[in-house]
Amino acid sequence: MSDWDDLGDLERELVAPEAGGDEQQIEAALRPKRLAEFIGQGRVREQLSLVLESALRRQRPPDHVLMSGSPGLGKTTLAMIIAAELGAPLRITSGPALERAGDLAAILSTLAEGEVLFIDEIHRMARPAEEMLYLAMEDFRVDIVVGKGPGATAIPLDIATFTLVGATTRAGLLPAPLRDRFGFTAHMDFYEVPELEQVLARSSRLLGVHLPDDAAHEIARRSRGTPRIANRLLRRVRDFAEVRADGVITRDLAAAALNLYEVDAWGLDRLDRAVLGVLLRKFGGGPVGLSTLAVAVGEEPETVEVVAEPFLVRQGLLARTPRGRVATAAAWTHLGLTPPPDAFGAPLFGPADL
Ligand SMILES: Nc1ncnc2c1ncn2[C@@H]1O[C@H](COP(=O)(O)OP(=O)(O)OP(=O)(O)O)[C@@H](O)[C@H]1O
Repeated sequence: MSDWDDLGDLERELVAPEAGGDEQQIEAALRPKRLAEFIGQGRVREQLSLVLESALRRQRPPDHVLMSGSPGLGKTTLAMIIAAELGAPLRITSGPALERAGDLAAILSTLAEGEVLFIDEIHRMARPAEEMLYLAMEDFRVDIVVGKGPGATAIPLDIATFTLVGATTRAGLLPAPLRDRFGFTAHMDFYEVPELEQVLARSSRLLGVHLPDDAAHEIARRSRGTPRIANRLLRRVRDFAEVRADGVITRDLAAAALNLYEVDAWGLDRLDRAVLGVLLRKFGGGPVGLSTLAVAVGEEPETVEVVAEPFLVRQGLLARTPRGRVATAAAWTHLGLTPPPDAFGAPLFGPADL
């Protein structure tokens, strides 16, 4: 199937009156629907297509799938694609919604045979629900506890054979018994610039926007390796072009629009620069602990750790060391600051998740 086979449907979704300017609806309409349309993540795509193909041949649901990676890299999209490729229904929930075992039992006990259950942010599921999931994943059974205290009894209930697709931005937080029950783990990496150019070419076509190659390159290289950001920046560039240039997008116009939205030439946004700025200006380049850094930029530690840091590490601007977060020489250069003379005197330890 070619990338554009379902273009007609998508275009209809995009121009439908209810789509209007609603960003979330546009984002949903831009999602690739089949594996062949999914751009980048070559290894994950190939591994997954084998898992799905062999399940289809055996006419059995595939192994449970765990996807890990930064926000916006396509985990939800892939979960939807898994269900579509299997021709199976999809149920979507998230870790924080599964506070009690009963929340999960209600879902598990009503799954259809072969259904795909997607649990986003699976690392945030409450403990009792997690324990119920172990049994469901392995034996397709749940124990419903009736009564309280010493008189309580567990009634086993068989459930449909299903495939769990879990997504997490923090694979390290998953307890080993849960991690081990997934037959296939997909590590989603940041996208390369040429891959993001393809994402942008596809999205601009769907949005009916003419995007020259050099403008696509300018947006792609500033998209933090993330398709969701590439699509969002494309919409901002389109708005800018409509208001200031009769809708005509050029490379210079894209650059001007992105500067206006405070996305710099490396793709760093305001939070990224705040983290680096504080690290350099307030803490002399570190080392400094995550929570101190987070308080200094006025964000939750998890936001700094999950949203800003992975990209800063990937760009070689920040290192996670056993002593804390440390700015690299490139960070000083990027912000146009001069490091103190002893900044790189002490050896850096290898990157570590603290
Ligand atoms: N490989 C891809 N090819 C084309 N577009 C993509 C791809 N991956 C993601 N996208 C686009 O990026 C957007 C975000 O993807 P998605 O919601 O699947 O990310 P996510 O990893 O689940 O993020 P989060 O964890 O924040 O929910 C989607 O609207 C989709 O259009």
